[in-house]
Amino acid sequence: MTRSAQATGRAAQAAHEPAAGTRVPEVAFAMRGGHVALDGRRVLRGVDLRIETGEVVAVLGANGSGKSTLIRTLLGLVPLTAGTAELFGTPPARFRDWWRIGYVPQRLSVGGGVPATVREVVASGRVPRQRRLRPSGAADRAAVTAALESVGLAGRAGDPVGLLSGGQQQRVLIARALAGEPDTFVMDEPTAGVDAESQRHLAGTLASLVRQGRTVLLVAHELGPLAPLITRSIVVRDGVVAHDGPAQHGEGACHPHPGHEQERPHAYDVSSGPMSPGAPK
Ligand SMILES: Nc1ncnc2c1ncn2[C@@H]1O[C@H](COP(=O)(O)OP(=O)(O)OP(=O)(O)O)[C@@H](O)[C@H]1O
Repeated sequence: MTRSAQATGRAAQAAHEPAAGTRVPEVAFAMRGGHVALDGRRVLRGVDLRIETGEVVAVLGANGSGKSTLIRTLLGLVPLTAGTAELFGTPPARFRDWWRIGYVPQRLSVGGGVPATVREVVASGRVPRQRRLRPSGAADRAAVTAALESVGLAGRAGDPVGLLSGGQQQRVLIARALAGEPDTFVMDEPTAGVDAESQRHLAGTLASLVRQGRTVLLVAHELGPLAPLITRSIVVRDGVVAHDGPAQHGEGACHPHPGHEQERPHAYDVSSGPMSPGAPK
């Protein structure tokens, strides 16, 4: 190869290389031809999906369409009956970097009969970051405190979690995910049963995490104040991806995709985001 061809090649390569300090997106979640059957019922049917780091993706759809099953399968919590799935390029069964993922499950009873305090449940979010048998250190305690503050539950830290209301328990689960300081959040209806003020607070917390480049994959029926954060929406209908594309913001775009069936009235319109004068106080 001539020197000028080498120089041209280097210039072309440089044009494709990210500037210093720019993060190269990774594929956080991938599914190819994903099928899931539960109790003989076909719940997911041929799902193809690829979500890169830094995306903020909403999974939408009617009750029973397969949204929770989709994200649980991406996390390896539900086995595929056909097809493949990968977490950061690794099949979920072989994935080990669980500290990277903060999962907020749907309406879990966090009390579960275990007499744990709010702080203890939130502190369990640090476990994937801790080395075996290492006592929690100052960084762990600071992360737990910050997570409790960001969901407005610092004042309830010592209370048995079972004494909290459903919406407060949901906020405990969000705090548990935040405490692990993951780079990827997977949230199954994080705002279900959570009051409007706490929803706006969560939107603010997620907005700052998104600005830092964190990845968010969330299931939602009503996006409410989270809507302006969403960059892409995936609509699941009867186990198949019926729509996958950029989120639409603005007037009448409470659901990022207009094809999504609205089953309940929304708390307020997206066009009046959390900072707008139209948002409830
Ligand atoms: N463990 C299970 N065994 C059998 N069927 C299941 C199981 N989990 C879910 N299903 C069925 O799979 C379908 C999809 O359920 P999934 O929870 O994924 O829906 P969804 O879209 O998240 O619904 P929702 O909006 O109500 O939370 C439903 O018909 C449900 O009954």
